[in-house]
Amino acid sequence: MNHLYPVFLKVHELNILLVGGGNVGTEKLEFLLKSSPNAQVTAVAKEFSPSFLELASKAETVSMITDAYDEKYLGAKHLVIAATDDKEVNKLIHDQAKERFLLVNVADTPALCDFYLGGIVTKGNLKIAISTNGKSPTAAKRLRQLFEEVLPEEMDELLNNLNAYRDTLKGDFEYKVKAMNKITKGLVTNR
Ligand SMILES: C[C@@]1(CC(=O)O)C2=NC(=C\c3[nH]c(c(CCC(=O)O)c3CC(=O)O)Cc3[nH]c(c(CC(=O)O)c3CCC(=O)O)/C=C3\N/C(=C\2)[C@@H](CCC(=O)O)[C@]3(C)CC(=O)O)/[C@H]1CCC(=O)O
Ligand SMILES: NC(=O)c1ccc[n+]([C@@H]2O[C@H](COP(=O)([O-])OP(=O)(O)OC[C@H]3O[C@@H](n4cnc5c(N)ncnc54)[C@H](O)[C@@H]3O)[C@@H](O)[C@H]2O)c1
Repeated sequence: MNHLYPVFLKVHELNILLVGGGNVGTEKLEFLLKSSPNAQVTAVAKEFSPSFLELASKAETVSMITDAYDEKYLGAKHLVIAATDDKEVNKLIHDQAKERFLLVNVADTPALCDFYLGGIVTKGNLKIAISTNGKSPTAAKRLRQLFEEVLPEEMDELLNNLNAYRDTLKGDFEYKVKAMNKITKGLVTNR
């Protein structure tokens, strides 16, 4: 069964704790920033890799603390990502985050994740998130690449035009729904 419910988070307004600054920490930060360049991230690691340092130092909203994980770093955070190479530390981060009712992702243990990071396609205002329910991150990556290629660059223009048309509609809710359904019909029929 697939029970996941996707949401689109304003991570520039949420505080994220990322523990671990190695390969996986870098990958998680890279995709987070690619989609959300102003994501508010505090990264804590005993040691940061050169690629993590390079990526994080370019982002104004990412701060780095060179230290071993401690519960105090959970303070004032909304989301937590545990990406150390120490399973026991990752489990401790998970347990202490759950005590505080925080949402937590443990990168090496899907069973301990409250949420997964997905493959993400962005075309202007359009954003599509892809998950395989943790079964194959590589398939999520491939589907992301496929959608990036097939979705036209004009997608954003289309959305902006639809938004402008929507703003011109006078009438009740039912009238607006009908008008928007009519004008977008061609989007889903074969041409
Ligand atoms: C989508 C993406 C987003 C991102 O990272 O932001 C993402 N992983 C990506 C790539 C990727 N990750 C891995 C490979 C190597 C091949 C392989 O092992 O399959 C590749 C491919 C590559 O790098 O080419 C290894 C891996 N990943 C996880 C484990 C642990 C495990 O499964 O037990 C292991 C084994 C570690 C080991 O064996 O040591 C776990 C998770 N990875 C997830 C997300 C979550 C599930 C998403 C879903 O529902 O589909 C989840 C559950 C948790 C989480 O991390 O949130 C990003 C692609 C971004 C893009 O390109 O667009
Ligand atoms: N989810 C995914 O996409 C994915 C992909 C590949 C690997 N993994 C798994 O993720 C884990 C991490 O792998 P990696 O390649 O990033 O390792 P790595 O050795 O490159 O990095 C580990 C990081 O954790 C930090 N660290 C270790 N103990 C710490 C502590 N107590 N407090 C703070 N920081 C601490 C280190 O300083 C380092 O920055 C492994 O278990 C690996 O199997 C997950």
